Amino acid sequence: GVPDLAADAAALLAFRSAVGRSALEWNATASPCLWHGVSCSNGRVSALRLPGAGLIGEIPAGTVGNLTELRSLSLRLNALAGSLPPDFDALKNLRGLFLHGNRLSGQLPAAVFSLSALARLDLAANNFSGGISPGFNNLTRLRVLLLENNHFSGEIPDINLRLLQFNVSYNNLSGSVPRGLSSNPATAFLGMSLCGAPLQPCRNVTPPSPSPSPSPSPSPSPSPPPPPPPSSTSAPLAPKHKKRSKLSGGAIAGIAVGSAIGLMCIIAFVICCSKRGGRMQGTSAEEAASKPAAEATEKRLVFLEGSSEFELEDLLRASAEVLGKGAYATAYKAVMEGGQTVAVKRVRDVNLEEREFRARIQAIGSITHRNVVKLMAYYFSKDEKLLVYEYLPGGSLSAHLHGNRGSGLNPLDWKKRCGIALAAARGVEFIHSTSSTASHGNIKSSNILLHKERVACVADYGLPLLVSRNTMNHTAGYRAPEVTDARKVSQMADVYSFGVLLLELLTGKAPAQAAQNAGGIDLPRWVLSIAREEWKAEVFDFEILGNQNAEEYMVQLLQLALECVAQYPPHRPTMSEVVAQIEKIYGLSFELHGGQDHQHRIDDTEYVDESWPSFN
Ligand SMILES: Nc1ncnc2c1ncn2[C@@H]1O[C@H](COP(=O)(O)OP(=O)(O)OP(=O)(O)O)[C@@H](O)[C@H]1O
Repeated sequence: GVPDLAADAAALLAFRSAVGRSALEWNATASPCLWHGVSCSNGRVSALRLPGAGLIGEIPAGTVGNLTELRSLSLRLNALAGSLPPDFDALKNLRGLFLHGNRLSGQLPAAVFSLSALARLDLAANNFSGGISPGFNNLTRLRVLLLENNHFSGEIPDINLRLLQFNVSYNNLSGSVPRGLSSNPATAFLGMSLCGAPLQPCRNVTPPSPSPSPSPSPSPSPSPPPPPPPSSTSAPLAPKHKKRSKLSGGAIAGIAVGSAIGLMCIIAFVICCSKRGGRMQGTSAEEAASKPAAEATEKRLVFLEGSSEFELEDLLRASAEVLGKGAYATAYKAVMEGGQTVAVKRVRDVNLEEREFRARIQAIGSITHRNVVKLMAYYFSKDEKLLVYEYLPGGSLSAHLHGNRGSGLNPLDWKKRCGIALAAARGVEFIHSTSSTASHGNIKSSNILLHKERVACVADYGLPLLVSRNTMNHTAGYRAPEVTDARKVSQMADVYSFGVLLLELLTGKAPAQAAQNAGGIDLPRWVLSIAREEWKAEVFDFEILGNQNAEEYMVQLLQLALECVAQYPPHRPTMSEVVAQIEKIYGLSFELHGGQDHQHRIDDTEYVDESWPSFN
């Protein structure tokens, strides 16, 4: 009969034993639904997400292919090798397959082209070879196809799908860009001598004509795209009847000053949508992606990979309060009736085309790490851009360090600060690990949010790339000297900002505050101006002093911070080096590991949080 959860558990166990111990962490008595990396829906395994989990070796046949209810499989950034097993064709419900950044090789098996529910396929940065198959046209729901940085060769077949994201850069492809793909940006075809729109016209070559394709709806021209294939899923978040309501001028003013509490931003959102007569509904990324471009202006909340979905109506009915106004957005806390709480950001000054906006959001939303605040969903219309994040209840590091002591926030002792430094460093390191050009761009203490279980998370990843303004002034104090545009921040500039953050943790001074107190010099300069013998008396925040044994390690962390804020970027450590150093300092300072094997033991705290500080 139909495989049950026990069969899913057996498949996961087989997968684990084949690809290494770190693959799945579980409590032997617990249901697989409670294992690390596993999500369930209706009592069956619906998602397996093990990005950066150290998986090594081949994906064994008869393991993941046996998880027949799987909707999302993310094994990004591991060291999986060999070819894809043919039993992938059993994954009939798979919507997202993310194998980016492994060592997988060989031709894509025919099984891939029978995954009829697939909406997002990311096979970038592997060693896949052979021709790109026209079989992709069978995947009529596919909206994201990422094949860059592989060894695919031959000509690109005409692919007549309504792809929102497509990339085949840095393969061994030749010939011309087929018409069905010519509306993609030139950056989708980098690193090869291809020709034809959007690249240089082909010389002495007949322009490509639409080739016969197995697509059920071949398009005679790239623009406008053909109508969508019918959606096979019933809309799980179907709109319910809504009343059009009017927002009073007073309420709008309330939002503007950020003082009024409860439902305002959400009501404004409803009004905005209602005025334009747009249909409102929540939807998953796959479903949103499966609509044609013409419908792209519809009012819809799009959920990203790995996010729990809720009704848009729940969000509309939520009570909301203003959390703060930053350089890019105003942030609200929204508590839904069921108790689920999210942070909603209304982003200002976004001048991106919808397609570009969606592409950048998909990249931001694909980041899933315990120390990075998860982007759950987004909403795009001409006048309104909303980002829905998980809500972190512990407040920002900035509020803890510099907030009013009567606000009920606990002071941060040395252990907590050291744990926050490590967690934040791991979050930034993970962002950097996703690509050689990926950077956060706005590391500062108000973007480090605290959490009971996960200690600290990095917020606002990618926001500088969404806005049209150069928000340089908002990063003053944290900005590396070489940065002239807040939208072009290198990984080394992130390291500089992180160094300032470490100085802030150690001194308890905000960079701007330090600048004022020290006659206009910035925090790194202020620290450097104080003789090393005076550090204990002058530099460290009195709240972390008192434990003489720890002072040696505080000095080590301060030295690391000063390395990070080196003026010349190549003199700064990488984030991986920063993480390794803080792990060492943390382990030695708290004698977690008897001074031995500290790195391994601290890595274990990724899953076991008892040794971490909490914020009750
Ligand atoms: N996901 C979240 N969970 C809990 N609180 C949040 C969340 N996101 C933001 N906040 C709170 O909202 C406040 C405003 O955030 P926002 O990111 O808009 O501005 P900022 O961090 O002060 O400045 P910038 O826009 O330059 O990053 C933050 O200080 C933070 O306390």
